[in-house]
Formats: sequence, C-alpha cells, structure tokens
Amino acid sequence: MFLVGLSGGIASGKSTVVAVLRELGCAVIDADVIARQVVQPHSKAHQQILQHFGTEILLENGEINREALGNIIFSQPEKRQLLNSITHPEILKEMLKQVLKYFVLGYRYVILDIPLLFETHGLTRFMKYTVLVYCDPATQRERLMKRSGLGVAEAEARISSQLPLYEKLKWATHVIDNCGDRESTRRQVLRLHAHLEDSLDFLWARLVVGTALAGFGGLVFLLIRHFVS
Ligand SMILES: CC(C)(COP(=O)(O)OP(=O)(O)OC[C@H]1O[C@@H](n2cnc3c(N)ncnc32)[C@H](O)[C@@H]1O)[C@@H](O)C(=O)NCCC(=O)NCCS
Ligand SMILES: Nc1ncnc2c1ncn2[C@@H]1O[C@H](COP(=O)(O)OP(=O)(O)OP(=O)(O)O)[C@@H](O)[C@H]1O
Repeated sequence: MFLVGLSGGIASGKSTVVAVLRELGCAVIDADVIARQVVQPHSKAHQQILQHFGTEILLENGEINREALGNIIFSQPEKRQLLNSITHPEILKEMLKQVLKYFVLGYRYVILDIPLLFETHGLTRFMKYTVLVYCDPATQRERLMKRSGLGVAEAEARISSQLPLYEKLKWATHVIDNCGDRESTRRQVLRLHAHLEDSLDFLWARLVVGTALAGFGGLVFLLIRHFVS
C-alpha cells in the first residue's frame, strides 16, 4: 500500500479535485473534516482550546465558533501556532487510524488531503507522491472571497498564513493546474488517476519479478549443491 499526499492553498481547489477522485472510487482522507471532528465538545483538543482562547470562542451550544477562532488565528501567527500545536497531533492520530482502516479494507493506495502538507515538517517523506492543486494568486484570492464572503484584506491574511503556492510547486511530484475551468481540471485528475493505477501495476510487476527471481536463484543454488556434493 502507498500514500499520496494532496495539498494546495486555501481555496485552490483541493475539494474540487477530491470530489473527482472519490467519484473514481479512490479512498480519500480529508484533514479539514478530521480537524472538525477532533475539536468536538468534551474532546482533549476542545478543552485545550478553551483553556488558551477563552469562552469567547464558543457558540451557545458549546461548539467552537469557527469564524471567531479563524479571525484570531489568521491575523495572529503566534495564536495560529498555538492552535496548530493543539490540533495537529490529534489530526495525525486520527488520520493514521483511517489509513489503517483502508489498509484492512484492502485499498492499495490512500489519498491524504492535507492543506498544510508542505508546511508540516517531515510529513511528505511518508508519501510516495505529492500532488499540488495549484492556481494563480489572483484566481485563488477571487475564489476565496467569492466562497467565503471575505474582504480583500482578510482573504490576503488567510492566503499568506500558508506557504505561497509557487513555493509548493518546487516540492510536489505532480501538479493539477486549477486556474482554468472545471473540465480542464477534471481531465488532469483522470490522468493522475490513471498514473496511480499504473504505478500499482508497476508495484505488482516488481513483486512478481522479484519473487520469480528469488525462486530461480533458490533453484540454481539447490542444483549446484546437488551436483557439487
Ligand atoms: C481556524 C479554523 C477554526 C477555521 O475554520 P473554518 O471552518 O473557517 O475553515 P476550514 O477548517 O474549513 O479550513 C479552510 C482552510 O483554511 C486553511 N487553514 C485551516 N487551518 C489553518 C492553519 N492553522 N494554518 C493555515 N491555514 C489553515 C486550510 O487551507 C483549510 O483548507 C479551522 O480551520 C481550524 O481549526 N484550523 C486548525 C486546524 C488545522 O490546521 N486545519 C488544517 C488541516 S491540517
Ligand atoms: N476550476 C474552477 N473554476 C471555477 N471555480 C472553481 C474551480 N475550482 C474550484 N472552484 C471554486 O473555488 C472555491 C474553492 O474550491 P475548493 O473548495 O475546491 O478549494 P479548497 O482548496 O478545497 O478550499 P479550502 O482548502 O479552503 O477548503 C469553491 O467555491 C469552488 O466551487
């Protein structure tokens, strides 16, 4: 089994790409979804967030007020680091559990949608491939503002809380260019999917050839031993 890390920037189109991969039957783990689960009331992370950020970031029902917390962490880097240090270990633990679940279910590769994949030290080394969902800064900002109703300054603050996408281009093994229309993105995702499936065949081929060579070597060894003794 191998892991594929999928990343991008805020509103660069990760969910759009993931929707196509899921449609094709891929196993995908979404870090943003897990990030919501691990801060549910009574969880360890919920308690820690409350302790450090105070009751003003709670809704009446006790859940985290995501808008309020977002406003804090996207404008104050040290608070962002604090929130990351609370949530990231819990998110990673849950991701690992889900990887194991897919392994037991017999999936041969799992795609991990992790917005901060390239920002999180050492994470890419567990990935056979890393896929960057790219779009240019102007398109990214425009889509983010349209989706979230944020103003220019707030959108810029969120974008600059992450490594610029052009930096991430250097680290990715595969790039999906999502600057164009959805159809163009879909075509690129189909190509990526074909590549992942091919690379599985390649793994199987290596396993079969390796086993055959080992068997042949063993046979030669037995024959030599038989004739020499
Ligand atoms: C700040 C929070 C409450 C805002 O919630 P909200 O519902 O508005 O946004 P959502 O969770 O859908 O995230 C949207 C996007 O914001 C970006 N983002 C989220 N958290 C961070 C962060 N700590 N640093 C930089 N970018 C981030 C990602 O690109 C993400 O895809 C929430 O994002 C959060 O709890 N973040 C900390 C956990 C985290 O790092 N999540 C990212 C996945 S590892
Ligand atoms: N090729 C495209 N053409 C037009 N709009 C797009 C395209 N791709 C994505 N969008 C829109 O841009 C916004 C961001 O896309 P999406 O939610 O897929 O990004 P994301 O990277 O998952 O965002 P986040 O990490 O912030 O949740 C959405 O409103 C989506 O509908």
